[in-house]
Amino acid sequence: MKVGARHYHTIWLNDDGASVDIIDQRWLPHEFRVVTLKSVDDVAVAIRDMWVRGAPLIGVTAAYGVALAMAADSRNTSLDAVWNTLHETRPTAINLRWALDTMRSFLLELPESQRAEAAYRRAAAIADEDVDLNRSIGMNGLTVIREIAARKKPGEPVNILTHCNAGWLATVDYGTATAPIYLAAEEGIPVHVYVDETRPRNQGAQLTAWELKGHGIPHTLIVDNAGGHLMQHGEVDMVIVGTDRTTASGDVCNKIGTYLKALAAKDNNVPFYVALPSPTIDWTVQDGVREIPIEERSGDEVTFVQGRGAGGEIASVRVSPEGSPAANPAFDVTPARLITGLITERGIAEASPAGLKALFPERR
Ligand SMILES: CSC[C@H]1O[C@H](OP(=O)(O)O)[C@H](O)[C@@H]1O
Repeated sequence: MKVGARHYHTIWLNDDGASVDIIDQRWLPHEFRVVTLKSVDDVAVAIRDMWVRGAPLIGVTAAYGVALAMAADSRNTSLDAVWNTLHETRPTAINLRWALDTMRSFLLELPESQRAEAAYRRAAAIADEDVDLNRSIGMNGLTVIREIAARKKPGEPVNILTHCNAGWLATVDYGTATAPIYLAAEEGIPVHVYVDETRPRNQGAQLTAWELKGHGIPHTLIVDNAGGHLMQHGEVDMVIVGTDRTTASGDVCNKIGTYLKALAAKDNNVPFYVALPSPTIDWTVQDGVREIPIEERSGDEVTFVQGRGAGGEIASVRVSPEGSPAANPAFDVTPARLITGLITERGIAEASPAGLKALFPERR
């Protein structure tokens, strides 16, 4: 998407046909930095330390990690080693395992001599597919925004609340939750987005606000705990979020705090939508609360906050007493009963086994 006058994806293969460039999202919104990944270890650090983040982008980055591994050593042992190395970087987003499994099963069918080139081709195809999936999600989500806009007074914006960053920075392009927003704006539908800051990593404040500002989308940054209040006062027409793993029964695992937004939405009859590409569906899991592994990240992400100082330097400052322990579960699970609809590339599904199988009959 647009960064100034230039169009970017979040990840791309360099002209050397081997190394991969990414936008290092740790420094946004203050600095736009591009870094080059040249090895599996580079990819592992980039995923684990959230240089790149967001379920679809994690999957694409891992796919290129497999290609880097094959370029160095295309034996089966190398394929298994890169699978293990990257799989353990972050446990919750299913796209990581999906991409690793997809790459490994594809490459095992090939002779070692063909694997490196084929791996780069397949990783690029997964990246391109992500863009297409997100564009389709945008078109399907746009129908919901159009329906709400039709009930508003002329010129009145559709007020949308989103949590964390499920924008183009969480994918290769377009985003999932933001795709319908970008398409609505392109169609001239007035929209306004309430952006949850999304503690502790502040993906909303640092990434979603930066994205929306870059595209001229009206938005208001709010603290995570303000969403329920705004819904009580009729300020929110719909909620749309992303997901890191959605179960076959329609439960949604997403950034910590999503569940609380869904409870507030239910209590105030605000439609609560989840946007997702089908690789984010884990068809092997039914009960999200009991079965989805929730990443526990460092307490330092809670006790320190990063920002830009008066002198322009980017720094982290402590916000709690020395020695006060912090818990940092990075995700929670929203039960299907709280979800109005799952916006996929094939259409909008009811959050239920039947709803998902209706859109994905091959999964019956
Ligand atoms: C389109 S998936 C975006 C999803 O990923 C984020 O998690 P993280 O930033 O920790 O990778 C968050 O849960 C978003 O909703």
